[in-house]
Amino acid sequence: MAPAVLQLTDVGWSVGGAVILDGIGLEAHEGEFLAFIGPNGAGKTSLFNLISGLLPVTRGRIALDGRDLTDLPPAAPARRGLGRTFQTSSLWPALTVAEHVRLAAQAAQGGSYRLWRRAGRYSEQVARTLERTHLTHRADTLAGALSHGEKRKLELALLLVGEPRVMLLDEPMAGVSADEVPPLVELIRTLHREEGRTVLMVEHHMDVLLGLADRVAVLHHGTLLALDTPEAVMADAVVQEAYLGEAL
Ligand SMILES: Nc1ncnc2c1ncn2[C@@H]1O[C@H](COP(=O)(O)OP(=O)(O)OP(=O)(O)O)[C@@H](O)[C@H]1O
Repeated sequence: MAPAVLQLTDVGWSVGGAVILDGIGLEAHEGEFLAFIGPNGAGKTSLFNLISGLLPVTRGRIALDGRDLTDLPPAAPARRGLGRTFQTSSLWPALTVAEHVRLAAQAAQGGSYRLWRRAGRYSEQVARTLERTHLTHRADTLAGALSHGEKRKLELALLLVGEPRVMLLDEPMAGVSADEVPPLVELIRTLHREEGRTVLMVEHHMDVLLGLADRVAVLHHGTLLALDTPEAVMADAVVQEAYLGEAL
């Protein structure tokens, strides 16, 4: 089996006396696609916040490539190739698609955020990134005028500029219309299978994960209820009960 990129050992997170996550233990392996599902409020985004170093664990240990995150500065996960997207869109409506990617390229190379300076220096990288995310025809479109699916692609483009080894995608299909889901799934599949990236993805719909995820972790009330293949998770009676008969 491929080596573990991420190791979570008895991870817990409490805030204001409330235990949000408790006793989470799992490993993600190099090149694996690990999905996270669970009812609203189960703790999926909180877990991503811990893994990406945005919040410190209040119990247990998270190791990236064998190094404990608590021993590393907050920016260390990103420097070690871990990148994430967020559940809600964080684009600037009045900037074009190409301008977004150029700013991300500047930031990835440690440059300052200046749209008007030395734009040409990044043009090849911008063009390549737009091509990879099928956004070339939208390069000069303002982000505010994009469809939800295109906004999600742009968010992936901004992530890809940093060439992350491990990608944490928090509900990349949220708000996307049904006809835009298949191309987005295909793009994520390419980033995983063809480019060999390790992917951790929060997703509410199991049908999206079939044929995409290697394993699915089910969170419920802040605990890990199940961790198995998508097919086994769908057939798990305990998981079905956690969803109270809702379609997975
Ligand atoms: N900073 C915080 N302070 C207090 N409670 C919080 C904080 N962050 C998250 N929570 C609570 O932790 C629980 C888990 O939230 P989280 O957003 O991680 O769940 P989720 O599984 O991602 O939900 P959803 O599917 O709705 O996005 C919720 O009850 C939420 O209200």
